[in-house]
Amino acid sequence: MAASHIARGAMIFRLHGLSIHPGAYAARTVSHLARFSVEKCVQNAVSLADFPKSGKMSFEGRGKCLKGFSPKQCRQISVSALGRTRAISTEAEETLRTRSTSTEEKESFDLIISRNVIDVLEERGLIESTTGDELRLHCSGPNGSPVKVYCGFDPTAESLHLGNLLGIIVLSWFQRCGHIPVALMGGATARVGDPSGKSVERPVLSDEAIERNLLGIRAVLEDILKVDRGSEKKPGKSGLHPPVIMNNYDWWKDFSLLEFLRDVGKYARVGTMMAKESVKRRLNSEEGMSYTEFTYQLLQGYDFLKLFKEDGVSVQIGGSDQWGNITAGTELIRKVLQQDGSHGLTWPLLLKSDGTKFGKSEGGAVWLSASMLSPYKFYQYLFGTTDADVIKLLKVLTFLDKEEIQRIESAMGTPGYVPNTAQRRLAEEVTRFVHGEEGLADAQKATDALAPGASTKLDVQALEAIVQDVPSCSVSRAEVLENPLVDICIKTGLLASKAAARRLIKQGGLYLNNEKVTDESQVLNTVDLIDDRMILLSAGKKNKLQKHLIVEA
Ligand SMILES: Nc1ncnc2c1ncn2[C@@H]1O[C@H](COP(=O)(O)OP(=O)(O)OP(=O)(O)O)[C@@H](O)[C@H]1O
Ligand SMILES: N[C@@H](Cc1ccc(O)cc1)C(=O)O
Repeated sequence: MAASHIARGAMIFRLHGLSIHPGAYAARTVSHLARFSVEKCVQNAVSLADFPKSGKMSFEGRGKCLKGFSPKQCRQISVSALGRTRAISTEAEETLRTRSTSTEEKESFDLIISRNVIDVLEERGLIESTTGDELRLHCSGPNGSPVKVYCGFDPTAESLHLGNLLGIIVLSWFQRCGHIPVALMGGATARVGDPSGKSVERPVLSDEAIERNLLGIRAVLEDILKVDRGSEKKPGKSGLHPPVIMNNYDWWKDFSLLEFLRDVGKYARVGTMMAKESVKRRLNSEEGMSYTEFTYQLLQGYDFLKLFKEDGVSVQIGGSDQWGNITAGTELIRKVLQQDGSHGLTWPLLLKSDGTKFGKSEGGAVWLSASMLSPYKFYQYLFGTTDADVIKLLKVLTFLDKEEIQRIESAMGTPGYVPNTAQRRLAEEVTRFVHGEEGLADAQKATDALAPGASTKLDVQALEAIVQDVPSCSVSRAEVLENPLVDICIKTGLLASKAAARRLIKQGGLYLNNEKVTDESQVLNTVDLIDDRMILLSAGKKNKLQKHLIVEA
């Protein structure tokens, strides 16, 4: 890693910009970089993972990564590695730099250079705007002290969705670079309704709906941001700061109107408020804007002020539609507290192939909660990404390192490339991040069961596991047994006409229980019924755009 990447005082252990995770995970991460033997990676990873809170063990004996340093320097660096304190001194940093002369020590040095989170986000296309260059500096010192960064989510649905996942991912990048993520649930702001990016006013939500939504999104946030998930990672040893989850209703519920007008309204200039994109757009529309919606930016602005003053949160992040609200916060902090030091960052909105934003208002949301969209469907959605979009999505939605994404991209252009390899990787990585190993395994099992010609034996258990995810219908035995498959396809609504069914069979696109149908006059026999009661009909191209139907007879 070039010296220019070395941020003074930010000596957190990093494996080429990736946070260190215990055990095999880190080993795998580093071995991907092909610079270390797997054995050495395991040693390093284990020594990092096992490093006790007391800071008594030096890396010298275990991971061999800090040869030639005094125990005190090792301890300083080691402790900072786990994010407990950032006690690395300038002197130790300098020593590290000058002493890293041999190849092995150079490699070792790479292991302890932290990446600035802003560089990481920039590299991955996750920055649309920031409030200024000072943010980069702010995230790298002094002495690498962790920054508290917050992202807000209004509980306007029972789950977050794929667009919101970017917020979780950016929080997670901050976390992986040694900072403290704060997820703020907008229990109060959801009662007001953010006009940003909205052409019509949001409907008012009942208190019960907001409570239900809060429970739902808290579960999603806790689940995904949980630091020590997965069998490979032992609890409490990841060295990452655990996320803080808050609800702004906790401070707004006792805030009286008079207090608000005195403590917040007094400092807000109407001209500045009117100049915000979210307001300007609505004022020019026929519908206009309610006073309630107009005040939204001050609520979010005050949240930042409160979190800055009382909780030490100095950075707010959000999608690009949040720019006006975020700057409302930095402006308030400057006016009320007469202080600089608050920062904002936005990322570009994730758009669907038709150019509309991934969201919930627009319909067809890709939910993150398994109870609203099964891991299988979530996986399939990502698997269905086009070749044109897949690399960009690998950059913004996964934590795969840059080199690995580059390798995938280069492979895509070669003759030996197996179609959808990049999509499969994307689906695996994102499903694992959102639904954990178990969710991924469920998604893969269902994918296998539904793959035409799959080796997975289709039995009733396999079908029952996917019945939620696949359209199904019931027909009488008489309607299917001894009937031509072509007729059954129409009766069950799988296909629109006999001609379409025949065409599909000719193209090799119709499957009965995952086996290709080749004979246009094939009839359904008792032996075709799985467990004497179910069949799976599939139509479409292999791997993609499959339409399935489970028929119970
Ligand atoms: N498609 C998207 N791409 C990137 N970020 C998004 C996307 N959709 C929402 N976000 C971000 O997620 C955070 C929470 O957003 P919000 O609650 O407004 O989501 P939403 O579901 O899009 O709302 P709605 O669809 O009702 O407008 C914000 O920072 C917002 O910018
Ligand atoms: N306004 C944000 C949610 C939010 C709420 C309160 C905050 O303090 C910050 C962000 C949104 O709708 O996406």
